[in-house]
Amino acid sequence: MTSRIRVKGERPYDVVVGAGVLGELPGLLGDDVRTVAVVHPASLPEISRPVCGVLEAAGHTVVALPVPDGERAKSVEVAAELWSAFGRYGVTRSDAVVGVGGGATTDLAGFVAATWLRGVKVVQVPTTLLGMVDAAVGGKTGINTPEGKNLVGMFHPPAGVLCDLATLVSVPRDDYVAGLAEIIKGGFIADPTILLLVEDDPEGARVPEGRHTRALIERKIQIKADVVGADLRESGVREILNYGHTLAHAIERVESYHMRHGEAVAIGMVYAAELSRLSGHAGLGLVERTRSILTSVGLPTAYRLEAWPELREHMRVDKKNRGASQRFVVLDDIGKVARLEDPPEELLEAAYREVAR
Ligand SMILES: NC(=O)c1ccc[n+]([C@@H]2O[C@H](COP(=O)([O-])OP(=O)(O)OC[C@H]3O[C@@H](n4cnc5c(N)ncnc54)[C@H](O)[C@@H]3O)[C@@H](O)[C@H]2O)c1
Ligand SMILES: O=C(O)C(=O)C[C@@H](O)[C@H](O)[C@H](O)COP(=O)(O)O
Ligand SMILES: [Zn+2]
Repeated sequence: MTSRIRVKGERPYDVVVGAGVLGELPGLLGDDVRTVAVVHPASLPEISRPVCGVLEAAGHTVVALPVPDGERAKSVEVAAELWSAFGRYGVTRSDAVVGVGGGATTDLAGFVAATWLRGVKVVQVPTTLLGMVDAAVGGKTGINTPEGKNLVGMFHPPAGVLCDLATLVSVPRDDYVAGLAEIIKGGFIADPTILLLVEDDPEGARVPEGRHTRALIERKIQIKADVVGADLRESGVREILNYGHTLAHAIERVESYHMRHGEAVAIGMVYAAELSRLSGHAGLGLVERTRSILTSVGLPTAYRLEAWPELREHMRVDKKNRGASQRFVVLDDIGKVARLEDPPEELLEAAYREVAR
């Protein structure tokens, strides 16, 4: 069965979900495109080759552009290599980029598409759980800099997103489970049914063939589609998708991006829940449920106590900040998102002590 989730906005597009749906790719690209630059991790030839094959069979001139694996691709150096390649191969405004891989690859592919010739079409083909339910949908593209995570980027919505569930079978277990963090985030901010489905079968949630896998994926994509369809540029409601990310990005920076994004988000959500509780927004129940659901699927919930001063410095560089004002996404309850502005330092530290215990 193939499903289509519509993302509204200035240029609406579909997220196509199904097993063995690669044949839908030419349709998502449209008729006007001649050359297609396929950006993919060098380590995944068995996944990028069929993508290139489908495009060639549809009559496109295909340029396969391998990039480093995972987060190492999200650098200005790799972006510059791709811009050079686009120049060499003559990628024009009527051509397109296809990003194939995990969220790191689709973030990079989206970014180079957004910046090349001031914006060419991109279609995303996410091949990890996290890429499907979060990174490839919504048009946030970007790279990391020494100062922090995703600090350089553009809002550049794709022309389509193709989630071939068949690709999930080869995703390493820890990477798959990391994607669950973003699904669980969706449960806390907007759709409590997600939490019930994970709690009903935590073991099943950890594998692509789980009883509720398809529902979890589609529900999370639907949340993302609804939110970014209403607020592409994060001037309001989109901030809810950043729940847990203030600490998460700081941890990733401290770990020099060697910790998986989803794992950092899991710890970040415990911090956000503790911040919600200690600031009087939410009750103890939120914190307990956060810890228990994350633990049940094997995600981390704690980080080193002594890292706090360094983490605190990195948290100051966050896109939600406005001038000297530091802003956090917290919960009043499950599905009820609130903002916390300039909380006292003692509160921020007290919440962290709970995470470090
Ligand atoms: N733009 C957004 O809105 C958004 C949202 C969430 C996360 N992100 C970003 O996404 C990134 C994390 O994405 P991720 O968790 O997919 O990590 P990732 O892209 O690093 O992929 C994880 C690993 O899985 C491998 N892989 C990918 N597909 C595979 C497959 N089908 N079979 C076997 N191996 C496969 C990759 O090569 C990599 O080694 C972070 O950079 C994060 O900042 C962006
Ligand atoms: O789509 C969004 O908006 C999100 O915040 C989703 C996050 O899961 C994602 O990690 C995003 O890349 C973080 O964005 P950033 O603006 O904080 O870098
Ligand atoms: Zn995220």
